[in-house]
Amino acid sequence: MALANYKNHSLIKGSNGCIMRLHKRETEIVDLQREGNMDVVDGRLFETEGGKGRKIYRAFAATVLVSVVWIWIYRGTQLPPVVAGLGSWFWIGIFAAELWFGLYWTLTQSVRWNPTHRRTFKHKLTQRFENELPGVDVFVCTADPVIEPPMMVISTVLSVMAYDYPPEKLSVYLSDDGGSELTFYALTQAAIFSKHWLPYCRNYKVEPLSPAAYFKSASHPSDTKHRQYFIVVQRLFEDMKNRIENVTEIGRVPEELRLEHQGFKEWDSFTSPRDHAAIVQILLDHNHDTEGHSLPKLVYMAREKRPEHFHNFKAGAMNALIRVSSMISNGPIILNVDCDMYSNSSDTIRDALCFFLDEEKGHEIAFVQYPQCFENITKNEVYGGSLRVLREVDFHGLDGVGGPLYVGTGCFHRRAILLGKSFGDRSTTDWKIENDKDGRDIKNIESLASCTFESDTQWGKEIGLKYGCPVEDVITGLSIHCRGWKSVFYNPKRHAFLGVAATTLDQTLVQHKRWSEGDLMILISKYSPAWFGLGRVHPGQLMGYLMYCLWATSSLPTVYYSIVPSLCLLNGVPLFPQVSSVWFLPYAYIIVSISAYDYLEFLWCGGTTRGWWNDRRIWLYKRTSSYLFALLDTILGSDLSFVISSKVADNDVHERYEKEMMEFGVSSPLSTTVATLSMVNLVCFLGFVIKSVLMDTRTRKEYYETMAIHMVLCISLVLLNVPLYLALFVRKDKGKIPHGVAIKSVSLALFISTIFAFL
Ligand SMILES: O=c1ccn([C@@H]2O[C@H](COP(=O)(O)OP(=O)(O)O[C@H]3O[C@H](CO)[C@@H](O)[C@H](O)[C@H]3O)[C@@H](O)[C@H]2O)c(=O)[nH]1
Ligand SMILES: [Mn+2]
Repeated sequence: MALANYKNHSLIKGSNGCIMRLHKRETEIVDLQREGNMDVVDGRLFETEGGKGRKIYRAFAATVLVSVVWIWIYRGTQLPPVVAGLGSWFWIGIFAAELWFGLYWTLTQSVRWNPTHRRTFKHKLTQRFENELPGVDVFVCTADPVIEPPMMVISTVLSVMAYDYPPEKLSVYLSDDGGSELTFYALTQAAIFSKHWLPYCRNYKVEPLSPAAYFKSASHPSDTKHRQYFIVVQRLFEDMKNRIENVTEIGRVPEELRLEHQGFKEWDSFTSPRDHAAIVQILLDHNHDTEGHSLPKLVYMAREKRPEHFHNFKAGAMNALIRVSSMISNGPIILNVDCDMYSNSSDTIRDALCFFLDEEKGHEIAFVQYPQCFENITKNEVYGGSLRVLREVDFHGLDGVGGPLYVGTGCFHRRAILLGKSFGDRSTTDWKIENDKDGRDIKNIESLASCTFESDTQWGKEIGLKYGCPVEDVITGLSIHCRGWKSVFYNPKRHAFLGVAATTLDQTLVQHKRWSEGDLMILISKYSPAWFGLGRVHPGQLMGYLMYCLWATSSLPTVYYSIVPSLCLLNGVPLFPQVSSVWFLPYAYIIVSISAYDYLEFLWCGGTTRGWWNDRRIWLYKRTSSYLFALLDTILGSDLSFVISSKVADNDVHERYEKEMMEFGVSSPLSTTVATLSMVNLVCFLGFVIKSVLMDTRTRKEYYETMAIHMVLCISLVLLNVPLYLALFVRKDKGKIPHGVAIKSVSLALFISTIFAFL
């Protein structure tokens, strides 16, 4: 293969003798191409495609925009009908809310303007780079053996060990922020079981790669040899599962089992999960499976924890992993998954590499984000947990304007970029930093996971994942985008990762509070898309970031819009144009077309009609509680916290989840707020019914005419809240709204509406 420089371009002769001109690119990639027997003629390792129906969508968006502006003009030019008194304040409030909604809607267009889809060509990757594939380090994070059971954690670990990828180039690290010997015990068992599981996956190409998920759904294979193998591996799996679950149940590792692995000695001096020294144990290193093939490296790490040192949650764990792994495998590509997100497809690493190794675009790509998908989503997703629209719309849209956010799990990064390498900086070559240090000193490595290692360094600031924000993922991704890199969203048909979605309302609301609070903190941080991102990232991407960063602030207009029109219905103060007015038209158009569009989009994303209705409810609940509390907490400057989502549920909670009954159960300020607001609407609705019954026909007609939009809003809210009223007044099971919350919300709602009636 001949290579000559021609000004800024390289002439590369492909294996079939054809000469192509290639753009100037990073030298290391050219080197790689020279070494990997490349065929330049159709060199691309991936393909990008625009979404269909973009023109139609844009035309539709234009009509909505016209209506939005029309409404603004209405508010700007028409005097409030109730010129004196509080009525005009309500009118101004509504105007402010409508201004907000219009502007926010404009932001959401950024992710609908240019949807982008990707396709990879793995066979070309194999042809060209099979002997040159980079080392890949997989980081799995866990933090609590009770709500993240060790059995679940090691199923995830085993699933990422079983990728279709050269095992000598694959290393798996488990970070255990719970510092739990139960998790460590489970990992030692996983190391043993992997010797059977990996060859089984390799020989029979089974999927999913998580043994727990596989054996849950797989039936006995028909092929005799396969069946025998299946039975053996299944028995080994069940035995391991029993051993691990026994240990988790008694909550400690019995003495005789501790003798099986010298690593348990580390727990001799252990005081508590919040106060212990760093532990690093290499469980597999140059080991072989039952068929003599290499196994990936397997490493356990519990970073040092001391009460006087703040540990920075997952970001702290990731940064310790980056350092520890650099001394063990130092793979130039890092995959990060949460402990519940097991690998569901063996192709995932190779797919991701098609982006990084692509000769034309690969050098600009910092990370490849896969969607978050969940194993436990019920058909009509009561808590909107599938994040369907985010996955099928938002992220494809972002991919067209510079790339998706980093969302913490299912994401491949280039190590060098996580370490702070800026775009265009060629000082370190991405692919050649691999080094496999033998004879390493484990105490040395442990010192990299100590509390003090980061003092007076740039870790958490310019190096590694960023600290100080409960969405370390989003802020880190943003800072990477701001340095000029792009990211890629890859959403293959077969879900690459499957995790556990929240199974109660409270969990859902708490999780969204953390996310929206974190995103708001980004807005007011140094990395704010509003000022730092300006001019650094694509304007569409900037709008996309703003869309999430403004979640928390969107709570105020939503709360306002979901109660004030209803209350005004009660005392007959009109805030909207009446049916006969031309100003009524844009409202009617927006209400009808936006609801219809939203519904169709949800169906198009694979959802059901009920699922959409549920999604609307949870949309409202998140905005009026999680986001509101996130906003208040940020304003009041509360301490940084990270409430870990539980990945297990009690049997009866789980049963109700499967039946799609909303789980209230616990009493919390979040659920009290949700219940109060829905009660306000019920009271207003009842008041409205009584009022209209008492009216004579002519007055009633007039009342309906002037209050039409109020009625639509109030009735929709009441219908949306039906499951909540049932949980409040009818249900008898443990998932119903607890008495305390019921009493508080009903009395608050009565209080608010009474005050209002007398205003
Ligand atoms: O101190 C901590 C807290 C959490 N975790 C791990 O972080 C992951 C995510 O925590 P989880 O409670 O499951 O939060 P989610 O809201 O489901 O996580 C999403 O949002 C987080 C940011 O809020 C990201 O860190 C996650 O990667 C992303 O999947 C889990 O594996 C935890 O074990 C730690 O390692 N240390
Ligand atoms: Mn999670």
